[in-house]
Amino acid sequence: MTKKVLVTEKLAEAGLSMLRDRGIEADVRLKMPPEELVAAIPAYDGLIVRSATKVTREVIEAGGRLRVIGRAGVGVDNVDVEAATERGVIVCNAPTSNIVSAAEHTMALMLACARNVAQANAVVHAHEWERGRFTGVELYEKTLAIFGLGRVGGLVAERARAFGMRLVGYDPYCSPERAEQLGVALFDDVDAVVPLADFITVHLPKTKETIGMFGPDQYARMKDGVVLVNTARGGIFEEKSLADFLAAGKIGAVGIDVFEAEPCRESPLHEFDNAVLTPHLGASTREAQERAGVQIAEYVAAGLEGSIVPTALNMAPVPPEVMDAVGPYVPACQMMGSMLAQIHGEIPQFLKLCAGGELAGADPSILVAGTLKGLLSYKNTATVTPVNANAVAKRHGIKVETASAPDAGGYASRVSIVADGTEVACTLAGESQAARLVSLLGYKLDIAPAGQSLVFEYVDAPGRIGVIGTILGEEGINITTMQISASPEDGRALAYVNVEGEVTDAVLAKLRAGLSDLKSLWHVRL
Ligand SMILES: NC(=O)C1=CN([C@@H]2O[C@H](COP(=O)(O)OP(=O)(O)OC[C@H]3O[C@@H](n4cnc5c(N)ncnc54)[C@H](O)[C@@H]3O)[C@@H](O)[C@H]2O)C=CC1
Ligand SMILES: O=C(O)CCC(=O)C(=O)O
Repeated sequence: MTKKVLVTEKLAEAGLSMLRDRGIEADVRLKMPPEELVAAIPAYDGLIVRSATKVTREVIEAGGRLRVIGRAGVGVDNVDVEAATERGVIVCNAPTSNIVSAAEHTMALMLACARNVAQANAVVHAHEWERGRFTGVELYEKTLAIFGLGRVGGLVAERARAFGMRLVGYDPYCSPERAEQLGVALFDDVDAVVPLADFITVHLPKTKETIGMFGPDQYARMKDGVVLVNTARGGIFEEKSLADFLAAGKIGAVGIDVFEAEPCRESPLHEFDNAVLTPHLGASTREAQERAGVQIAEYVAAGLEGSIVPTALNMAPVPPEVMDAVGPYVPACQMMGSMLAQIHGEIPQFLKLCAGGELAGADPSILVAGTLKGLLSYKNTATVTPVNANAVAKRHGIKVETASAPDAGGYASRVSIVADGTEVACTLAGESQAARLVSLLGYKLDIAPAGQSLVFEYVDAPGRIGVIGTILGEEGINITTMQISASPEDGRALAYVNVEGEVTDAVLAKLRAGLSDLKSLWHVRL
């Protein structure tokens, strides 16, 4: 089935073309009200947004087919990442696409505030000529405090240094080496930095810690006439008290690109000439939008194609060498998971996966995810992807253990899985790397499982296979391939029979009645 991606905000044409070139249908539907998005999402495998679309739990839960949510930019605070993770939906972003634009917009706001650009512009447009009111200050030799020394904060530091500013900063996750490299004197206390600065800029994510990080207590400690800039997220500077401190003249000017509520048509900041306000334009350059569109299209397509998504935020990216080694075994593990679900009959409490031979030592996590997907999807109880495999296993009370062994039972590589004592193992064979079943319930086999199989375990004696063949023949069921494996120690045997035709309950009952000493018969559909 053709994969479909819904794009709810303006995306660069190059990004849309890339999706379409990869056979993915891309529907652009701008300005969708929330209820329309909930109604539309069930038809889509992917969703691409910028910052305006709220991807809520309700949207994610309505998206039964949804596999990837792509954010064409940095911040994912408009996406319920927790809900996506629970549903196995990858959330990814384009984290480097717009950082230069955001850093340049920061400098634009800082300079506009320092030199009264917006106010002077308004006066000249009003056909007036006034200079005295607009005397500004230089950035040169002023102290800039940077909160958040990540990608944008780092670029702002570089640019501010070029203006001859002194740099101080706060970011508990920034190493002293990086701070030194950026030329920033690092502090470990917000309140220690605040009184030092002539200019303050924030480059923080929106989190419980950062929202309201600056309020009346911090504003009161700042230097008189300080300039504050926010191109990160609204609410880091608490807006209402910010307006009070602007009104009191304590804060000299503010440059604000992001607001507590967006779109922002009503803010206490509107009444101040010395508040330079832009409508979330930090990433709005041709270059950033081109990059964001192309990058996110690439990552969303990769997610839908089952490839690595390097910027996935809710799963560790699988390195190419791991993918090369274990990736081909994922469909085999999914098949074995489904087989175990049908043979074991219940969701197991304990699952052990062992990667052998050339796979020994490779990270088995995507194999576990594949197995769980087969195991649980057969029971139709959950959507499992590498994103939520661990969480799903935990929710179902399945304890998962992994191991590796240098020996692969004579094969170059092999994966064996045991679910509460029920064992199955596969290798890959031929150019197509098709799965071959090499062990089931402890019986050695070598057979490619077909879409439909009958698995018989019986007391070994002459004539058993004849009975199976006769009954299936009478019922118009064709045997395509079969393998028999005997266990001399306990006198039992297992026959794995790939079949074509309709295997009804009546056929199964006839087989059970016709085969004396039958221990078990399973009808496996893969
Ligand atoms: N206005 C716009 O259009 C744009 C806004 N942004 C926003 O800018 C912000 C920064 O983006 P990036 O630099 O790319 O993010 P980043 O993740 O590279 O950097 C964030 C930094 O904040 C630090 N941090 C996190 N929690 C902190 C805390 N409680 N206290 C102090 N530091 C903390 C982290 O250690 C990290 O170094 C984000 O909110 C992003 O969404 C980014 C691009 C465009
Ligand atoms: O997509 C946009 O215009 C907003 C960019 C932004 O805020 C971000 O990337 O975090």
